[in-house]
Amino acid sequence: EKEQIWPSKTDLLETMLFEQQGFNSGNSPATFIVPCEKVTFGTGRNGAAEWLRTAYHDMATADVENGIGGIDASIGFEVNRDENPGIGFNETLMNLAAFLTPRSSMADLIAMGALFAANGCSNGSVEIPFRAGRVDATGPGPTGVPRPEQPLDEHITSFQKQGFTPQEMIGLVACGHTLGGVHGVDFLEIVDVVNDPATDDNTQTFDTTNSGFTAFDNTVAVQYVNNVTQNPLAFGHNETTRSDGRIFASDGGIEIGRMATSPAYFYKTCQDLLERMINTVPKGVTLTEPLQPYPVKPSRLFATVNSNGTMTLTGYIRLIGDVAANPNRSIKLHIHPRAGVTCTPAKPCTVSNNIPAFASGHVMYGNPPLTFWTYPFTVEVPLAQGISGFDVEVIDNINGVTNSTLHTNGGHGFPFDDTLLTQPQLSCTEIHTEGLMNLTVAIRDDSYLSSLKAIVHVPEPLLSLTPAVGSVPLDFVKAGPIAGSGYTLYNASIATGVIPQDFPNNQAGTYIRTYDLIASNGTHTVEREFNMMDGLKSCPGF
Ligand code: HEM
Repeated sequence: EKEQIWPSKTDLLETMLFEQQGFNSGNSPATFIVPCEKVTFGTGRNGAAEWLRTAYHDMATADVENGIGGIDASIGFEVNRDENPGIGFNETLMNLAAFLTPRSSMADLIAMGALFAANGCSNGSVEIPFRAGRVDATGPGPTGVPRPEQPLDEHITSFQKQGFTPQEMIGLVACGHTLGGVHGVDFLEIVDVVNDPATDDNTQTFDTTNSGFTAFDNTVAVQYVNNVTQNPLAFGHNETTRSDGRIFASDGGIEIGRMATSPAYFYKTCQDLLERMINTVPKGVTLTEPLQPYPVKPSRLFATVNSNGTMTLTGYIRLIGDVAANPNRSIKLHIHPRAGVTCTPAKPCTVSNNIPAFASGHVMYGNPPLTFWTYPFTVEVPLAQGISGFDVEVIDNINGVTNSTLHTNGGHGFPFDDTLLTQPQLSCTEIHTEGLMNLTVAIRDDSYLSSLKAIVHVPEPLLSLTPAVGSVPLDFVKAGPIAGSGYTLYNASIATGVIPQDFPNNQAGTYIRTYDLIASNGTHTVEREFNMMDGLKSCPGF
């Protein structure tokens, strides 16, 4: 198998997909709904169900033959259509907007949200590979989401347009309607409203298993087949809106019977059909290969330039590990000096001390689920040596026998460029009072770069519930040299607001802000793209 080379433009999505719980999970939307229903959305509301339904309604208007529509976040422009009733779409999009960046489109987030819902509510039984690269629409798409009052032949035609056969329609509907239910407040004609609609959605669930690890299971099929179903779209008092009933019976009950008989068949069918659902994209959009977890992944890398002739490289190395910390495992960093410097036995290049594990994160995704251990490091490097990258040595000491593996990222080391360096101790960030970000960046003098600017990316409003990724330019001012270091500091400051667009309901209360650094002179430009706020100090509160 080809070694996955770090870094890649999908690294943030990789983090979101795999680092779902525990250390570093703050950057993953999984924190909302994994394990199933982690965040309470209100009586009669189910976050995982809302996220899955949002993905389906985004895709349901696709015309695959003509390459139109699919998962493209056009749902953000369509929430007021009467084929999209309920606040589930608004809620989903507001949750996900907190994770929108130039490298995580809303369409990719919607797709990943559906994956989390199926995976996190099935205890990992539904494991959909995740491909990245969906592109957000800039306006509404066609109409055509199936409605419960439509006759069967219209549903068959509609699913065929979406790329699914009549048999697959049965499967996909059962896979969707294993979570959540029909909300009386939105479908008065289907479910009676008996409790106060201000505090209760009066939801009639599709089956009796609706929370925890068995929410996404074949009970919806079992109960339908056994005629004990509470599914309002199968046996509701309103015969016109019994679309599930007509669909499940459309082949004489064969497919829904198979799903009821075999949990394994149910999971496999849902895995395949939901994968096709989230990978339905408009013509011209190409998805990546499925994301794989890096065996070794650096993050939050900073080099702080000191005034004593050294720089301090800090960061984290993530390894795949056992559930329990392995006290016999440590790592060492082997620093590659910047080109031009040779390391000799008399003047060796820097190797860190042994670094022990620090914190774990884990995943519901994957069977068995993955766990990670993270190793935070601090290494002093002489400025004369500089840094162009590093190798990671993993050392296991078992019963006195040392076993060591050197990870070289495909032979070239994990790259680190010490030309443009954000100084974490001189920079700060906050997104809770006014969205302040102060950046201090050191530029290496022998790069002869004389000006620095940043492009700061924050979500910005569109005529949609899906924001666009904004690009705010920011110029730096030269602050002066760090004595004797060969580096000069530049400063800039920006306030990007607390929650862009004043999302009334952004339940994350936060957003991910990234910035690109662009330094130049008359003849050349050096860029350091997609820097995150993680690892910067927080700005003093007010
Ligand atoms: C003929 C096709 C379909 C029809 C007519 C239909 C209709 C409905 C209706 C009327 C509701 C209640 C919504 C509410 O009260 O907010 C609902 C809920 C839901 N649907 Fe469908 N649906 C169809 C297919 C699908 C498919 C293919 C999926 C996903 C694969 C899906 C996923 C869901 C989910 C997860 C919910 C629960 C939402 C919640 O509890 O908040 N549906 N559907």
